[in-house]
Amino acid sequence: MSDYSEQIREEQSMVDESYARLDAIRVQTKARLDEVRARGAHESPTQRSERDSFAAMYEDRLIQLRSVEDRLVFGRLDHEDGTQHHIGRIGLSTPEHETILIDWRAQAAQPFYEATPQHHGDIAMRRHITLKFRDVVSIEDEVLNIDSSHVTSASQAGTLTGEGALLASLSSRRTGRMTDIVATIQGEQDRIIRSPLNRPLVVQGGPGTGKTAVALHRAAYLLYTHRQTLQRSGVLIVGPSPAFLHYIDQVLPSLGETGVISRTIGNLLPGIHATAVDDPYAARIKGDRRMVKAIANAAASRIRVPSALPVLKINGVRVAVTRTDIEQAQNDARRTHQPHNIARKTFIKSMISLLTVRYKEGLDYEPEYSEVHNAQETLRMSETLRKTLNTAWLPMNAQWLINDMFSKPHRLKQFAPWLDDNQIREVIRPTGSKFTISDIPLIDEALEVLGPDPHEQELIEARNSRTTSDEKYINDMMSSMGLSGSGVSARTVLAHMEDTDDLTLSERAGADREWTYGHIVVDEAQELTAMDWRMLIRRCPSHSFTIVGDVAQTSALGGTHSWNTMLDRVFGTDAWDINELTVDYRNPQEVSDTAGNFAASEGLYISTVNAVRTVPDSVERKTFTTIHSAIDSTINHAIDLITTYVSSDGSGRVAIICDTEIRDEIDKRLRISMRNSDRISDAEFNRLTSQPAWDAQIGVYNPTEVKGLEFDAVVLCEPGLISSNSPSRLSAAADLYVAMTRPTQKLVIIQTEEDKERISL
Ligand SMILES: Nc1ncnc2c1ncn2[C@@H]1O[C@H](COP(=O)(O)OP(=O)(O)OP(=O)(O)O)[C@@H](O)[C@H]1O
Repeated sequence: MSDYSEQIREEQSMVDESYARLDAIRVQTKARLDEVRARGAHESPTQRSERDSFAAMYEDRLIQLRSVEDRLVFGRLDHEDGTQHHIGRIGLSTPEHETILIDWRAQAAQPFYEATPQHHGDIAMRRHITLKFRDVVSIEDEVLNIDSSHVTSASQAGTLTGEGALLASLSSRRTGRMTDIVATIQGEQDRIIRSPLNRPLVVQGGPGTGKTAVALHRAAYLLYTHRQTLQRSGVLIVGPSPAFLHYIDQVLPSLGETGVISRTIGNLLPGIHATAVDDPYAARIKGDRRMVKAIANAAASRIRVPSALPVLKINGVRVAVTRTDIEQAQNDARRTHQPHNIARKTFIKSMISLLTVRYKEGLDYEPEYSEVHNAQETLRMSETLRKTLNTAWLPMNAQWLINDMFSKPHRLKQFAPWLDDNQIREVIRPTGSKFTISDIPLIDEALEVLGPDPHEQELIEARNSRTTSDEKYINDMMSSMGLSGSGVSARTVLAHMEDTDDLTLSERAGADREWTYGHIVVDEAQELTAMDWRMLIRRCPSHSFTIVGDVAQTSALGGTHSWNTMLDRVFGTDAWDINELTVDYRNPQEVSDTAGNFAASEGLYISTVNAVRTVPDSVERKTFTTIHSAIDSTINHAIDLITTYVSSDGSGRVAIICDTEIRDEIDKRLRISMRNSDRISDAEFNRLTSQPAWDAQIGVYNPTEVKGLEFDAVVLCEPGLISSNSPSRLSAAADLYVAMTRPTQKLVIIQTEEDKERISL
């Protein structure tokens, strides 16, 4: 076998060639961008529009080329016939079109992740290459066909299993940002990443099995493989909290994919940003599918026959507004099957024509057209008629309807007769209260039922008619300049003038409630309620979904404990696929076992997981007689862990997880102890306590706040308190299961004797 350092040198020269090519393409792209930007301001609208699209294209490409700097090359495949291919973050070739590097998403790269000694096809060997900046620091070979003559080139150093790169990445300090796993994607993960686009795919797996990582790499894979489709419609990522979205937001850019839009349920509707959280019982009531009926009932209740019907005087003629006419006009409007506010226009039109008939009946002659027209105008201007018609068919906006529904107990009872008095009390609130996250899908549902806000609609119509006349002006102007037929539309010119074409796809998608995405990734999907799902389905009628979650981690009362129960209703029976991940990459075996045993003893349905690492003494338990001493110990442990794991270079994360009831007190006492500790310098104290919450290297959290996140070390304080303050034993167990499975290195569980009576971990 050839010498290890010789092989490092060989790989270094290949890596140098790749970076040299990357640099050359960057310089070339930058030069093209500068050239396009420098083109004169005297160009025709067509040329300007063309220039702008080229500039946008070069800008995107430059961003992509810059984002792949880190670990550009990470693998090599050796074929039986002696050919070799290097695998990297992007594909690169020489100016003569000879391949230098294969994009990890290309089909030719698939064996790098999926080939096994049993199924290796024509691959004899796989090599993992580790870089530090642009230098090769190690290589590791995995022989797939021991009989191949080419394996003599396998390096002797490193293991022959490819575990080295994986374990090094798993044991590294956490940075508060998820990193990509492109160099070490495992076979079972890769098969999910490369699944077809068009069927909903559920990825179920225990904590730390890489569900989030897989979902993000799948998004990158789909964007690469179906670029035409997805570039136009976009990809939406839905996560459980802004902190989680912040945690994952570097992954796709590091894979060269920008422009994916990420949202929580609370900010999925343009113009409303809900952060308030309902009580768990209220959230469950609001997430129930029957709220569809309640909203439909609430809207329908605003279509009625007013108790007092006026008699109008039109040009001296008495015109009575009758129940029969109102009912007929309402039926006309209902038959359109349009949303409430749009159907209302038919109702009004119908009423005006029925009242015109009544007016004519009051005359003893056949009126001229002008008189009829005049009578209709008078009807339209009548304040009395306007009030009557509003009572008969009330124009409403969605927020008003939801606010109204939850502020009047008797009305809610009428719309949702299945709710008992206690449940009504749970959700009732003063009128004008802030919207909660659970209100957002209800507002979305109401928007569907009602259609656009009538006031906004008027503004849009006014704007559209302005746009039409502006377009006509531009068309006239273009034809007088001889530019008709130049290929550029008046609308494009107008968009340039109004700067609206500067919006990126994700900005346009995010601002448009009716935008439909080409693919949606849903993370922590087990927490979503039936109403959340309705909102998401509207945004992706093609049902192209990647849904990742763990039904053992469900803490929302309205969430799902069975994918079948929830998703059969959403997509239809047999209309979605499920895949399971089984390897825990995050937790040491000891932590994984402790958490798994606890979850199973509490009756949670847990997926089987095998952890890839063991870390002796990674679980520690302490018991105290008083809560005061338990909190003291929590803080002392946290300080120990800070000194062990937290570095001043920003790496290393420690979390204390406890119930909200004691969080503030722990936080306050932690700060005091950190300031007084002689193991934390003043400078370090100031640095740690001035970090923004999202980037904090030490933090105190409740279990909900750490969903999907990970830390080097976790101190779980007084878990029984979390359990007794939880809405159900099952949701407490799920919360504690989440809390216990956050650390990559160390879990400390601190309880009082009393707490141990409540729950035993
Ligand atoms: N193939 C891999 N190579 C390297 N690291 C990996 C791999 N798969 C997963 N990881 C790492 O394991 C950790 C857990 O992954 P991830 O957060 O995606 O798990 P999860 O299943 O979503 O967990 P949870 O259900 O607890 O939210 C992350 O640090 C991730 O980068």
